[in-house]
Order: sequence, then structure tokens, then C-alpha cells
Amino acid sequence: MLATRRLTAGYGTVPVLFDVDLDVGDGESVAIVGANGAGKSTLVRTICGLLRVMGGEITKDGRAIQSEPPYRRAELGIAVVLEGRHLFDELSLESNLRIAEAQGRKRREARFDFRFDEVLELFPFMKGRMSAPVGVFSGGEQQMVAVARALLLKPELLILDEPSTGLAPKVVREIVGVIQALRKKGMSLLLIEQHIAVAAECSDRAYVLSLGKVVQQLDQHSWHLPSTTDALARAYLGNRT
Ligand SMILES: Nc1ncnc2c1ncn2[C@@H]1O[C@H](COP(=O)(O)OP(=O)(O)OP(=O)(O)O)[C@@H](O)[C@H]1O
Repeated sequence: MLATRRLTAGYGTVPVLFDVDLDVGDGESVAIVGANGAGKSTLVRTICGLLRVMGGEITKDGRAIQSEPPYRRAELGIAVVLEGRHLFDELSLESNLRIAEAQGRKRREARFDFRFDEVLELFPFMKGRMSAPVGVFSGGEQQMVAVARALLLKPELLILDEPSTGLAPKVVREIVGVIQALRKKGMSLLLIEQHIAVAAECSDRAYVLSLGKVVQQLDQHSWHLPSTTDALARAYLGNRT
């Protein structure tokens, strides 16, 4: 589905990601974990085309996409929920969703064709609140609007940048429930997550990122091994642990 090879990217002339090799298979859920400043958001912005690639390659289904503009990557089936959500705060919930639905209609051959009413079923709180401006919604509700909007783009690969950060445990459980429902449907997911427990629960595999490099790969069985705990502690706390 998605691959990066020796991907180097950053800001201005300064790289903050170095030679990142990453794969997300068809129907796979892959997490990226790492401390603040490890480069997780930079990786997301580079994959969706908001940051220029300095070196290496990004492919979607084997086709190089690193020169494609962000809107083309969306048309190719990559949707992203960025940190900060970037909703149209003054517009109603319905307008926010209908704008995405209109974009999604361009993807006629999409494998996951979420209809408007199906998306609403995933997010019951939305019923009866269609005319409210999304700026008045709670952080958790806004996060769900951002996910709903991404789904209406009919993606094959959904990238979620820190979906649980700053949210109450009950809301995190709701988001986890939605992620699990998408996994069941076979959608490919790339999940950027600082909370190890959420990452372990919602992914098949994970990459540990530290100072812009992949320092370890984890599979389902290795999350709780002592060597993993050590590697995660080093990635999160530095080498003085
Ligand atoms: N707009 C920017 N201009 C210059 N440097 C930046 C910019 N955004 C991030 N950086 C730097 O790039 C590095 C990686 O940051 P990034 O936001 O990708 O990390 P992160 O793993 O997503 O962290 P967090 O969990 O805090 O969001 C950091 O050293 C950061 O200071």
C-alpha cells in the first residue's frame, strides 16, 4: 500500500528525518511511536505532501508519489487527520462533512465507499447536531469530525497523527473503537501515537522513531518483551535510562 525508502526530509535545508524505511501493507495497521520531537509529525507531513522530500522515495502501490502535490495523493487514496485537526470552525458540522463528501465523489472506483449515513453510524454523537458550528464541539468531538471527514474522502490508507492526545480516557476508548471498526473493514492505517497502550491495541506492527531514525520494529508479540521496554524507554527518555 505505502512504502518509504531512505526517506530524508525536514525544514528548509535542515533534515530531521534520516533514511526512513517504512511499509504499510494492504489492510495492515502500522503504528509509529516515539518521544516528542522524534519526527513523527514530520513523517506524516512528508507522506501527505506538505513537506518536500530531500532524498529517498515514497510509493503508493508501487508508484512513486513524492513529486505529486497533496491533493493528488488524496485522490490516490491517502487521507490524513493532522494534529490540530484543521476543521472549518465557523461552518456547521454538516458543511464540514459535505465538503469532504464532495471531494470523495471524485474517487469513483474507491474500495471503501463510506456513505454519509454510514459515517454518521460510526459517530452517534453527530445525530441532531448537524447545524452546530464545529468550533463549539469538545476536543474529542472535533477529533471525531476530523476522522469522519477523512473517511468521506474514501481513502485506502488513513493516517492519524496523535488521535488520542489530550483526550479524556472515555473519548480515547471511543476513538479506539472507531479504529478497530476500520481495521475490521480492512482499511490500511498509519497511526502516529505517543500512548504505547493505544498503539499496541490498535496496530499489527510498529516502528520506533528516535531523533528522526527508525531504531526498532515491533510486532504484535514483542510489545511486552523486556528488550522492547528498554528500547522504548531509550527512545522516549534518551540514553541515560
Ligand atoms: N516548522 C518547523 N520548522 C523547523 N523545525 C521544525 C518544524 N516543525 C518541527 N520541527 C523540528 O523537527 C523535529 C521533529 O519534530 P516533529 O514535530 O516531527 O516531532 P514529533 O515526533 O511529531 O513530536 P510531537 O510528538 O511533539 O508532535 C523537532 O526537532 C522539531 O523541533
